[in-house]
Amino acid sequence: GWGYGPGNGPDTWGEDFPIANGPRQSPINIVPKDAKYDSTLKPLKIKYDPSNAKGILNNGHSFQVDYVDDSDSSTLTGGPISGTYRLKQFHFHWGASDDRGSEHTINGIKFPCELHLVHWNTKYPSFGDAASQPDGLAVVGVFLKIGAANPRLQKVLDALDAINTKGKQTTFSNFDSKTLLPGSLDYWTYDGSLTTPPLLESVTWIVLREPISVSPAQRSASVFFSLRPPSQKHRAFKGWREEYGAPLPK
Ligand SMILES: O=C(Nc1cc(S(=O)(=O)[N+](=O)[O-])cc([N+](=O)[O-])c1O)Nc1c(F)c(F)c(F)c(F)c1F
Ligand SMILES: [Zn+2]
Repeated sequence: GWGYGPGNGPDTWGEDFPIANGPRQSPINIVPKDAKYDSTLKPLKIKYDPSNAKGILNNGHSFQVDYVDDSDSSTLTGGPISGTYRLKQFHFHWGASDDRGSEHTINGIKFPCELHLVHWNTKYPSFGDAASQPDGLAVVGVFLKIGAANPRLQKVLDALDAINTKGKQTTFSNFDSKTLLPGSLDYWTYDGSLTTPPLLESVTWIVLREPISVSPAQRSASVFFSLRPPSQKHRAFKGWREEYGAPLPK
């Protein structure tokens, strides 16, 4: 199957997933000074219910924390999207060293890690249905930089020992993923795709400008989930700033 090795990495994905060469593939390089201001963009509204956390799973290419998504108790609204999107899961993309790991880059700079919170549009009956629609998914991307230890992340990292092989999962309850978000919800947004197969072009990307921190020790705790960042595409994106909807500084 697909992966990040020499024989099955991002450059080979087009063989099994021809959409890899599609018009709105992610990730992209974000160049803040080129972000277009869009007055129709709104502040992000994020409401997560910690009791919706269900379990943590090693899916073979990362680990994901799954949420109960049978009601509107953990939702994303506002921002560039219309309607209500439900939190389905979050996962991380780590690199094998501090200079790589994130999928998106800012001015070509990679971060050691990127957190993705995956949401689906409730105008569709299920995640699976939404995932094949152009407005079906909304993924909030948060960069992680190496710095102070992040106590909110520790509960996730402590659970990894219990899921150290592909397919293993364990219960993971009462976790407020809102605590993983930075202080500012300023963001860039563009229409893109899943960054791993099946690479579906159904994602409204919402990439937060402010990173959160993770300590070197915390980062190494997860390096065994390290993934080689895939090759990048170059696409347009818009910027939005909290204060009075002003454009992000260039
Ligand atoms: O649920 C998914 N989660 C997911 C997405 C990404 S992502 O990087 O592509 N992303 O969008 O954030 C990375 C990881 N990960 O653990 O690394 C993930 O676990 N992927 C996914 C899927 F597996 C399907 F078979 C499918 F039909 C579909 F619609 C999907 F969206
Ligand atoms: Zn992802």
